[in-house]
Amino acid sequence: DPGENPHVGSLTGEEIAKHNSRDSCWVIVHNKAYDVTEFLPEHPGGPKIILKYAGKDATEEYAPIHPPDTLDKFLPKDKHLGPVNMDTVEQEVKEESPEEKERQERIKGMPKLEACYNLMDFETVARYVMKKPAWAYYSSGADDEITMRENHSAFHKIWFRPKILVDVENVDISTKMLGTKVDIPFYVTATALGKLGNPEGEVVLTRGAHKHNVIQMIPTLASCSFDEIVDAKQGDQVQWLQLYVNKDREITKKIVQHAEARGVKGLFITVDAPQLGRREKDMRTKFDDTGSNVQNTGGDNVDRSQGAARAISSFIDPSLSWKDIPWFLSITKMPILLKGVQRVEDVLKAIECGVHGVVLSNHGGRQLDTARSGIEVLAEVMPILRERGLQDKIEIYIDGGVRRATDIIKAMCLGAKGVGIGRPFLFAMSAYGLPGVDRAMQLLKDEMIMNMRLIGAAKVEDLTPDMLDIAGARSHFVTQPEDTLALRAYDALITPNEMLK
Ligand SMILES: Cc1cc2c(cc1C)[n+](S(=O)(=O)[O-])c1c(=O)[nH]c(=O)nc-1n2C[C@H](O)[C@H](O)[C@H](O)COP(=O)(O)O
Repeated sequence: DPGENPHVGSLTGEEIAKHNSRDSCWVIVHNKAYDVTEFLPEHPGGPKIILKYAGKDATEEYAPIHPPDTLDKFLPKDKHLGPVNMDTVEQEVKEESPEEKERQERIKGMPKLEACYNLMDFETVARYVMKKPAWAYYSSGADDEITMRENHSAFHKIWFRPKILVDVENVDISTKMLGTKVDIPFYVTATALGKLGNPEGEVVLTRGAHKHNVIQMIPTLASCSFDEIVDAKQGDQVQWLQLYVNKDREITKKIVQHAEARGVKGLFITVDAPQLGRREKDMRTKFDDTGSNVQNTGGDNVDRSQGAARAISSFIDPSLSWKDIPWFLSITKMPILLKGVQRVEDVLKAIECGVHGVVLSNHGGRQLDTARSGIEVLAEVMPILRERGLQDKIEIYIDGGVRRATDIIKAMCLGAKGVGIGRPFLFAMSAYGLPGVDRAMQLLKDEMIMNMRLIGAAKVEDLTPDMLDIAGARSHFVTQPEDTLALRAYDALITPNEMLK
């Protein structure tokens, strides 16, 4: 009687363990068994990572990369074998590796949250307490990471021309983005695989965004399912969706219309990633993980040349082009913005084809290396839009390397509606969870109020181009004081032999 024995009808670990090969491969995920034999050659991450768990419980490896509803969505129902009596499953006793032991020691000695005074502090702490693959995935940029560094240092080439004797007793740092009132002109930008850094994943950012009344951009490649992230919002909290366009447009149409139905208030189509960039820190840590075998789905000569990035992005459509924009405008009423625009000619095209905005961005330096920073492109774009009377035709955002409120203020002075921030909130979440995200956002609010006072602006509308000297904005290699904060967090400081570990 099932009432007495709850495991009646459940599969046992012993039965599942018999299906542990390429010819018959069963795995356990979240206490249920699945026959993935036929799926092996189709797995974007290659078959090897699945075969590593053939006949076993794969949940721990599976959860950070795949939203919980992935198997329900993509594995045919007849391959769902049903519940497993987990008492009968031999749990592998994983010997804690020496690296993991060292990491646990570092976590014990990590700085208190109150010791973090700026967004770079979170990066410094995260580097020492995060698991290597997670740190590598979040911190990596493409190729030589020149653009990733330029994103941050570009702000140091723009100088303030502050006004004095302006009444700044009451400073209002709030603004509107796509019609939504927000406390401060930044949003949490889309960054994939939130559970690599924190077991709860992107919903931690949802909670932080709610607390500080800022907008969260939900990533297509989130670890949490889209619905989990939307369900985690509170009250009239606003979210946007970042979209990687699928080669199968029916899948994309379903995602977009479901997002609209769930109340998402903006669609940001990522246009700078027809293929994901080559992020060597990510690839390096994947070297000991068969999961990166994304190139050849058969042989054992694993080509580990793409890391986690490629494994999760093979569906992205490289044929996406301007001719597709009318279709997007026809399938949704949400405002549509292009994320990853990098030159004024494309901003003018975006206006022509009727989208509602752009994000001037190089994907955090994770795509085309030696692409210009968002703030530099903004300095190019806005004067031309003003010349043509187009500056109010669309909303312009930038992202990349924003680490201080002064970076936000520089973007606002040039004419941006706001900025996206990525890594800092990932590192804050990975090192300290929600309290870390909360503190990071509060630090930015405190800095913003102080710096608005010091520049002589009582509200964001008072931030104008004449408050900046952008003469240096276009110089790319100039001798600059060493950016010690960024360098301390930067991996380049580890010695070569550590690099090859
Ligand atoms: C840090 C990071 C950024 C990612 C990101 C993942 C991470 C870990 N991922 S990625 O896996 O494809 O590269 C995305 C993504 O899913 N979609 C996207 O549009 N931008 C993605 N971005 C870029 C992001 O939206 C911002 O453009 C970038 O993070 C801004 O730079 P900062 O991190 O310096 O703030």
